[in-house]
Amino acid sequence: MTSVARSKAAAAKATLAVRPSAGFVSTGELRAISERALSYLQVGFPVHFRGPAGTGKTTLAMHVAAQLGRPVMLIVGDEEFTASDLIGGQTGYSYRRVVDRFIHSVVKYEEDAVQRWVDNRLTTACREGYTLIYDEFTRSRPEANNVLLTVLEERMLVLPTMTRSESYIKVHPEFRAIFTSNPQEYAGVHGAQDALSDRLITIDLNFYDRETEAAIITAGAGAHPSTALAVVDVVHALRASGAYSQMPTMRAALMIAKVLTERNIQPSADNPAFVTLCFDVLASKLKYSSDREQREQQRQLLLDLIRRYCS
Ligand SMILES: Nc1ncnc2c1ncn2[C@@H]1O[C@H](COP(=O)(O)OP(=O)(O)OP(=O)(O)O)[C@@H](O)[C@H]1O
Repeated sequence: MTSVARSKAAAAKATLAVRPSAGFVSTGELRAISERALSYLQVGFPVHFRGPAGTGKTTLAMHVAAQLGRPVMLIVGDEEFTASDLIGGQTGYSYRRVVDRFIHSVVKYEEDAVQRWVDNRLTTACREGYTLIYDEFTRSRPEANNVLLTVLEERMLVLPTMTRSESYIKVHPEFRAIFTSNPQEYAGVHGAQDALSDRLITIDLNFYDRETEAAIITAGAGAHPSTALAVVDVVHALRASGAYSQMPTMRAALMIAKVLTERNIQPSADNPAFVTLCFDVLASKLKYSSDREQREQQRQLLLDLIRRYCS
């Protein structure tokens, strides 16, 4: 197999198979956001979904990418990333040895070793015209992401010349990029450099409305719609109370609804199993206090919310 064929085979293995609306819940609010994002991508602009944890950014990115109909290349931001983690680098050598016996009594050997370059995900996506989803891209240090600037603007991927025959790749016309990130105040999140943010159309996401979240919980947990609504109401009320140090998100509601459904637990404030489950999932998100009385007050608040929405 030639090195180009090997590289294409590796590229195909690295892509994600995503299908439109495979389990994706779409309501009015979400449909409008998806359509806007898709239209910007089709014109050629990269889109950036930014919002708190658990607001559905990655799921939305996958859904929009699936509608573009191109293979998807996923990269997840990482503090340790350098540019080569995005574009590729040297991995080992390929050796060539020539034995010359032109004069039968003389054997002449020629050996040379050529460093072998292997494309990484960004290079493959640029070369093959894939849709890149760069999830949590601000968890990578800004300098690692600089390589994206010419990709998004001049549609050229500049490669380190000392390592390859070509010094840059012309980005495939069908290449598109979708970014997601948490707001900067999150731990481990860097501020995106202005030059990169300036190249993106950023759509800020927040938590969906009650009906959308309940529809997501119904689909994701296989829960009865009334169970999903009761659980979403408790999580929304805790979120509205502000009595948390870690924001309760859709994931908390999905956990509670999935356990209820799989273990056939009735979502009632009179059911100790249900109350215990809610405390196990939600109490750890409450503001920590060393004061015993304050902790008791917070537990009472959570119990009141459960009684208000699940009695
Ligand atoms: N529209 C949707 N349809 C179905 N499930 C969804 C939808 N949006 C979000 N979810 C579910 O909600 C959960 C959180 O979604 P997701 O992981 O996309 O959030 P996120 O904003 O990327 O979170 P984080 O910032 O923590 O990575 C996941 O379990 C996901 O399956």
